[in-house]
Amino acid sequence: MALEILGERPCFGGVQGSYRVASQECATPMRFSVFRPPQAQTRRVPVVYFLAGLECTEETFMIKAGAQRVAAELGLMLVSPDTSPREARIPGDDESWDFGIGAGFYVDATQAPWSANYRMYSFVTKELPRVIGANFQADVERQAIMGHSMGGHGALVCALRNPGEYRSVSAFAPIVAPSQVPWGEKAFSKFFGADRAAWASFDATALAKGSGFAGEILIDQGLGDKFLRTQLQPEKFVAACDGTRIAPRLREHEGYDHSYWFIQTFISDHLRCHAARLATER
Ligand SMILES: N[C@@H](CCC(=O)N[C@@H](CSC=O)C(=O)NCC(=O)O)C(=O)O
Repeated sequence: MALEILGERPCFGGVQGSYRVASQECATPMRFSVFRPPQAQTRRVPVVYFLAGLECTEETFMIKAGAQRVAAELGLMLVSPDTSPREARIPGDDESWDFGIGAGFYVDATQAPWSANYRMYSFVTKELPRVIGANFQADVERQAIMGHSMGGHGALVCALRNPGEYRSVSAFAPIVAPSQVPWGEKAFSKFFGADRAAWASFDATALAKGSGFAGEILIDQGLGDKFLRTQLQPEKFVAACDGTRIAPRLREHEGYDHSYWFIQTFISDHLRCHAARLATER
C-alpha cells in the first residue's frame, strides 16, 4: 500500500506529517495526518486515533487541539484521518455541511450511491491501522481512539464494536445516540435507508448493552455547547451503560462551548488517560 507524503515538518522533537493513501475500502484516495513523537526514532510507540467532527479535515485536530506537546512528552503517536472521502464525487455530496463531504459519520454505508465510497468505519478500524503499522514506528497492539462530536460518535462506535482492538476510548462532546437526533437521522437515513437495525449497529447508545468493552470512558462536555440539547445528549449513553462493564465518566464544564478552545483545554487529560491505559500489560 503506497503512501504518498504530502508534507512533513519537525514538531516538539518529533515530526508532524500529512499523507495520502489509495484506500481499498473507500475506493478513492484518503488523507490522514500523523504526529510522530521523538520516542518513535528509537522504538515502536502506542497510537491514539482522533476522529474529528463535521466540516473538519485530517488537519483540523492537529492544527487546533494543541495535542503535540503532551503527546511528545508521553511518547504517543497521534493519527487523524479525514472525515469523509473527498475525491470520489457523488451527486449531492456537497449540498450541506452536515452530510457527505466532511460528514462521513465513520460508518459503512449500505445504500447506493454512498455504499461505493462511504466506508469510513472499515477505513478507520481496519485499513488505516494496517497503513500505520506498515509505515510508521507504531505499536499496533497498543491503540486508543478518541474524537469530537461526529468523531466522538465514531470513536465510541469503533471501540464498542471492537473491544479487543482499542485499549482506551474517550470523547469530547460526542453524538452518542445518532438514531435519535437530527444530524444522525439525516445521515443514517441516506447511508442505511429505512432499516433501523443497521442504524443501531452504528449507534453507541444502542450498542452499549451488548458490547464487550469494559472500562472507563472519559467524556468531556461543555454546558455552553449550542448542540448539547438538540444533537448530543450524553446522558442517553450514560443511562445505556447502566448494568454493563462500561463506566462512562461524564465531566460537565460550565460555559465551555463546542469549539477547539474547549478541546484544547482538556486534551492533556485525555492523552494522559490514554497513555496510562496503553502502558498496562494485558
Ligand atoms: N457550520 C456549523 C458548525 C460546524 C461545527 O461546529 N463543526 C464542529 C464539529 S460539529 C460535530 O461534528 C467542528 O469541529 N468544527 C471545526 C472547528 O474548527 O471548530 C454551523 O453552522 O453551526
